[in-house]
Amino acid sequence: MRAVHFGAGNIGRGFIGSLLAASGYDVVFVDVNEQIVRLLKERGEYRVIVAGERREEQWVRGVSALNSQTEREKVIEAIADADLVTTAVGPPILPAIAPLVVDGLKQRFATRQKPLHVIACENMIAGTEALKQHILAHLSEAEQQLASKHVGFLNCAVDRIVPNQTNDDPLAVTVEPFFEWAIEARNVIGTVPPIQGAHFVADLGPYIERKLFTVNTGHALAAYLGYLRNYKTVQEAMNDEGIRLNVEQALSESGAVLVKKHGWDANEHRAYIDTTIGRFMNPSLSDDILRVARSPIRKLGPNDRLVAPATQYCTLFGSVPAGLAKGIAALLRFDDASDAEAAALQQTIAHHGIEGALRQYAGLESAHPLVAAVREEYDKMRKSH
Ligand SMILES: NC(=O)C1=CN([C@@H]2O[C@H](COP(=O)(O)OP(=O)(O)OC[C@H]3O[C@@H](n4cnc5c(N)ncnc54)[C@H](O)[C@@H]3O)[C@@H](O)[C@H]2O)C=CC1
Ligand SMILES: O=P(O)(O)OC[C@H]1O[C@](O)(CO)[C@@H](O)[C@@H]1O
Repeated sequence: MRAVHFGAGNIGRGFIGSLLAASGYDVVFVDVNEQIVRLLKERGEYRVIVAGERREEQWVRGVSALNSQTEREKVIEAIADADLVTTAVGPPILPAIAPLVVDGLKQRFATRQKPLHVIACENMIAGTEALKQHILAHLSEAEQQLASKHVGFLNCAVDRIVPNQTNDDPLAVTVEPFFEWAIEARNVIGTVPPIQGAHFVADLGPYIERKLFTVNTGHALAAYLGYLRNYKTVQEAMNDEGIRLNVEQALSESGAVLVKKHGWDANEHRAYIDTTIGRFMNPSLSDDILRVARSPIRKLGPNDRLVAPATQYCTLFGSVPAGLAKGIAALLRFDDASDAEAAALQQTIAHHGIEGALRQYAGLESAHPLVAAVREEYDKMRKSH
């Protein structure tokens, strides 16, 4: 079995590549980072360091790599022959990799009939569906029909905290022990691809919402509030009792939405929240606040980790979720100069105020009750930070 994986970064090497290799796939990483590509080619293996109460090392073997900029033809050939194409490149990069996948598919349609599954492992709702639309835009009608017969596009939710790496060995990757990979089975063609450690579910909706509106919501709160208090890591921020209580409050709010919407057992969801908070506090990891806070415009999106649970809370309960409103206000204060989206967000706020930014990026009209609550928190933060 062969898997072509786009993005040999933190989650690519530390999670997806490692599970695929353990499942018996020959994993071909595709990346634009020449150093990582060269080292993967030279060594064909790398180390995953699992940082829990005990430190455990695992070797991922039988891997290779290609540079998508300089080895286009080889990538196309690899896709033409693959059983699985996965990605972990970040949502904004999906349109950029689509043309290469398209060329691989075209070559494949001409020579092979076996099914291919495509899984985008990104922090977003319906990430694979988004990639599929970028791909279909480049295919003729006849090719689209072939794709619907032979290519299964599977949405998924991926969960493992893999911080920015500080190991001396550029290939070694430190990860947390916890992981969850839920893949939607509905578009499988033929048999489910064998992936050890992943679980196939009939409906991904509840899984991706649970993950995005708990792990990513809480993480975003910790990062944006931590940034305002000059902490450098999520672990430092979470050890600040005020921030931890804010995170807990926001997760109780998003949790109330999830429990009501999906009819879950409230105690089970509370246990999931507690596990998640424990993961944020893992003393064996050091997770840079700037990594978790990155791309605030994307994170302010109407379907993303803060605004989606907050607006759903307003609708379901008829009141404003104070903890989530605080998280959104803190996001609007995130002005790290090295983050292009933070700079663009601050420009928008300077020209159109936070109401303008909330309208433009979160789709919130000024009359929405959430806007007044965010404004109130934002003004308080402006005075104190
Ligand atoms: N790090 C984490 O804990 C988790 C990350 N994710 C998601 O996984 C995705 C990747 O995140 P990370 O691994 O943290 O980021 P990362 O920055 O460590 O890795 C991204 C990789 O994609 C590569 N890349 C960029 N443009 C490319 C292109 N055109 N073709 C091929 N490769 C390209 C980069 O060189 C880099 O190696 C994101 O969507 C993120 O939300 C999801 C769950 C956990
Ligand atoms: O990868 P994104 O969407 O920029 O957000 C960072 C978040 O993703 C994760 O890396 C994994 O879910 C979390 O550690 C963090 O909440």
